[in-house]
This record gives sequence, structure tokens and C-alpha cells, in this order.
Amino acid sequence: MRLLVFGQTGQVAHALQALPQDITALPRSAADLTDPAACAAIIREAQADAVINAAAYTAVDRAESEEDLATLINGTTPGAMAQACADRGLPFLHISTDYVFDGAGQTPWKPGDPVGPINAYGRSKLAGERAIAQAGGHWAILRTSWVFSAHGANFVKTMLRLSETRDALSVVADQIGGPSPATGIAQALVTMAQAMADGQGGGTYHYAGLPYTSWACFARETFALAGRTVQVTDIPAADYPTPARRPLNSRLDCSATRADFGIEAPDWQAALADVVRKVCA
Ligand SMILES: NC(=O)C1=CN([C@@H]2O[C@H](COP(=O)(O)OP(=O)(O)OC[C@H]3O[C@@H](n4cnc5c(N)ncnc54)[C@H](OP(=O)(O)O)[C@@H]3O)[C@@H](O)[C@H]2O)C=CC1
Ligand SMILES: Cc1cn([C@H]2C[C@H](O)[C@@H](COP(=O)(O)OP(=O)(O)O[C@H]3O[C@@H](C)C(=O)[C@@H](O)[C@H]3O)O2)c(=O)[nH]c1=O
Ligand SMILES: [Mg+2]
Repeated sequence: MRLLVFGQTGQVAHALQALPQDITALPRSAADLTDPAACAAIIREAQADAVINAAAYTAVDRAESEEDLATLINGTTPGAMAQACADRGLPFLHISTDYVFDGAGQTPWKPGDPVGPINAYGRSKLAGERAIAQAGGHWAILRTSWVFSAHGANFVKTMLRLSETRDALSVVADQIGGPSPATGIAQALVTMAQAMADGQGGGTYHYAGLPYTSWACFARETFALAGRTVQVTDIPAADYPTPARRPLNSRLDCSATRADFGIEAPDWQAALADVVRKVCA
């Protein structure tokens, strides 16, 4: 199966290229997501069996002051990609986020639960979800959360960097979610693309690590695996002011992903051990 991937440098795009698949990954210089027509034209001419969009505007705090740009990249262009795929009969796979939910309650969110983003990034990603569904065709949206990897920028690498100069950190403990290894997301997308190329599955799905945890516990586990002595103090999000609000309940229920594709929620602690080993090597 030939896969066309938008994005080359990001965490998930990088993990996709490490898989033993026939993948063409497009960097920003070849496919700029600020140009929906150009991205659609690439799909119209591509030699591919399925298309995966792994590029996005992911700067959550910056999106508060650049919502139009975030919405173009995360909303309008994925819609145009989905339309081009629908016109050609190609499966289209896209990645979305826990931040489409408002974070109320403590129950894991199911794919069909009501959305209600509380920040600009979440609204831009929801715009993408809606544009893709509206395009029709054979599409899948995989919502994930708290992505980490040895490659690229993420919370784990931020914590490891801070541990070089700090012996104590205050970390938010009342936002709860599932850290998700980029390697697992990439494998899940390929499994889904193969099933979809065979005419199976489609719609909105969730993929996130278990057990659910807080950012503070995620940081503690990172330091323990790296053998770094950093005192982590639990704080409420209210004591860590940021431009964007973040949902308190980011738990994603992944049972439909297992039912439709046989994909299991990953064990983030095992994946974190691998990532820490690579980053600290
Ligand atoms: N990171 C996370 O914690 C989470 C991510 N997601 C979603 O998962 C997907 C993958 O995220 P992740 O791998 O972490 O992303 P990264 O933040 O690691 O990388 C973003 C990628 O998008 C590319 N990109 C950004 N703007 C443009 C543009 N205008 N044109 C072309 N390419 C562009 C970047 O390229 P360049 O290097 O040129 O900037 C980079 O390759 C996204 O859809 C994201 O919304 C969902 C939940 C959590
Ligand atoms: C650096 C730092 C962060 N924090 C908090 C802030 C925030 O609540 C939490 C995580 O910070 P980050 O900036 O890494 O998280 P953020 O960029 O919001 O991560 C999100 O990215 C987007 C793309 C997604 O789709 C989400 O699933 C999620 O992964 O940690 C602390 O409490 N102490 C610290 O020292
Ligand atoms: Mg961030």
C-alpha cells in the first residue's frame, strides 16, 4: 500500500516514516497547509492508495493570538484534502485532539460525545473535523492526546531539558489524560489505512495511552526513568497561568478503535521508558 503523508518533521510524521511501509512524506516546502488548493492539487495528482494528514498547527498557547492561521491550517485545508480524497475515492486519515472536548466530569470521552473546545487550538481542530465529515468520502479521524516521542517537541523533552538546570518544578496535577507515544499513533494509522483500503471502518476514533494520569505524575515518571532527582510539586492549573485554557478531563475512551480495527490502547509507561532511553543516550 502506498501512503501519501502530509508532514515530514513532526512527531507522528517522523514515526510514520520509520515504519516498513511505502510512504511519501511531504515537508512544508512541498505542501504548505496555508494553501488549501495546492494541497488538494497534490492529492489529485498523487500515486497513492491512502492519504494521511500528519501536519498541523500545534502551538496551543500561540493559537490564542493566531486563531485565523490555526483555523486555515487545522480546519480549511484538511477539509480541502478530504474533498480531493473523496473525489478520487481515496481513504483520508486525519489526527485530532482531546482538546475538542470541554474537559467536564471524569468519564472517558467516547467519539460521539458532545464537543465544546475551550481554546483556539481546540476550535481550529474541531473545524477540521467538521470540514472532513462534510466532504464525505471514506475518512477517519483519530483523536489522540499528550503525544510524546524522542523526536520533536513535547512535554517529556521539556521536562528532561528543565531537569538539567532545575532540582524542583511545580506541575499541573488536575488535568488528567492519556500520554500517547507517536510510534503507536503511527502504527494505528497504518492499520486503519490498510483496513480502509479494504473497505472497512471509518468515522471518528480515539487512541490514547493508559493508565490515565496527570501532567505532574507524567513528569515524575519521566524523571524516575531518567534517573534525575527533581522534586515535583502538584499544583492546580489555576496556579499555572497560560494564554490558552486546557481541559481538566482529557480521558479518551478507545473501545471503538479496538472493536473496529483490533487496535489496543498503548501502555504509555513502557513507551516512555524507550523514549527516555533514546533522549538520554
Ligand atoms: N502534539 C500533541 O500532543 C498532540 C497532537 N495531536 C495532533 O496530532 C497531529 C500530529 O501532531 P505532532 O506530530 O505532535 O505535530 P508536531 O507539532 O510535532 O509537528 C507539526 C508538523 O506540522 C507541520 N506544519 C505546521 N504548519 C505547517 C504548514 N503551514 N504547512 C505544512 N506543514 C506544517 C510541521 O512542519 P514544520 O517542521 O515545517 O513546522 C510539523 O511537521 C496533529 O494533527 C496534532 O493536532 C493531537 C493530540 C495531541
Ligand atoms: C513546562 C510546564 C508545563 N506545565 C503544564 C502546562 C500544561 O497544563 C501541561 C502541559 O504543557 P504543554 O505545553 O506540554 O501541553 P500542551 O501544549 O497543551 O499539549 C497539548 O498539545 C496539543 C497539540 C494537544 O493536542 C494536546 O493533546 C496536548 O498534548 O503542563 C506545568 O505545570 N509546569 C511546567 O513546568
Ligand atoms: Mg505544547
